Amino acid sequence: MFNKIWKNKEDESSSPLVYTKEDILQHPIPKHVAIIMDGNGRWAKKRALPRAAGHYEGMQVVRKITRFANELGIKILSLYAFSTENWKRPKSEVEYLMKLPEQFLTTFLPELIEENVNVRVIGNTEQLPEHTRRAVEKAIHETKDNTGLILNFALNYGSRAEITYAMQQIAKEIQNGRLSPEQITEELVSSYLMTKDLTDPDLLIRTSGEIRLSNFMLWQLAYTEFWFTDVLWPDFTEQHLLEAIAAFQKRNRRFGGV
Ligand SMILES: Cc1cc(N2CCCCCC2)n2ncc(-c3ccc(F)cc3)c2n1
Repeated sequence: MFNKIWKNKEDESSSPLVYTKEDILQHPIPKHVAIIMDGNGRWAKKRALPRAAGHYEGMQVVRKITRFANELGIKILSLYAFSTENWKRPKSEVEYLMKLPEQFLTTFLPELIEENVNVRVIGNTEQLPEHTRRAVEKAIHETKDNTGLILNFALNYGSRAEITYAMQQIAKEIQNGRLSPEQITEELVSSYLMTKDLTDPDLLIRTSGEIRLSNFMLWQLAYTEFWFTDVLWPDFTEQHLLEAIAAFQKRNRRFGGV
């Protein structure tokens, strides 16, 4: 029963409702959807494949869900692609992961441009390999004037590092007299974060059954609706996105009010 409250649990006993795009478009669509794309290694392990196969399959789902999110009229799609903690993985896996941005963009950037998608990245890109950083910077530049879906990749991103850096910057401004402590408001703090040009996520989706934030957008998720599912990211489909949005639409959102 508890699981039923916290997350969508796809198993033999549950017979999930089928939602259509038309159903979902009857009600307000979340402006900003954030996704922790988990379960790629487990997907591969279940098939006795190398972990890289799960990451590769997961990348195909990124393209599919990006296209569908744009179709639905979602304005911002934030995807947790690589966390500051992921450097602890085996060297070979990190090297493979650091090639995926380039592979994704080489294959899909023309389609993203065609679909008016605006590619953004949050995270410490200075620490990325040169080839990864170059590919990402090229995509950001080539899509900077696009006005459609903002596709925001969190790459070498960690929320605590982001907040700590913001505090350091604010402290320097106070030290040099450009800011006073009284001027530190929630809005000011938000303006020092990497997401300063984005509205906070309205809906957070996390796949693979884990129920935690893993150092993702800790400040920005203060009023976000969470939707957890046991589905592994490589198995995530448009229908799962529709289910998550339907759940979002059913909840009364009060932002702390009554
Ligand atoms: C490190 C990494 C891993 C990665 N995975 C595929 C999706 C599942 C999660 C882990 C593996 N994907 N998928 C797309 C990107 C990407 C990142 C930046 C960018 F500008 C364009 C594409 C990516 N980056």
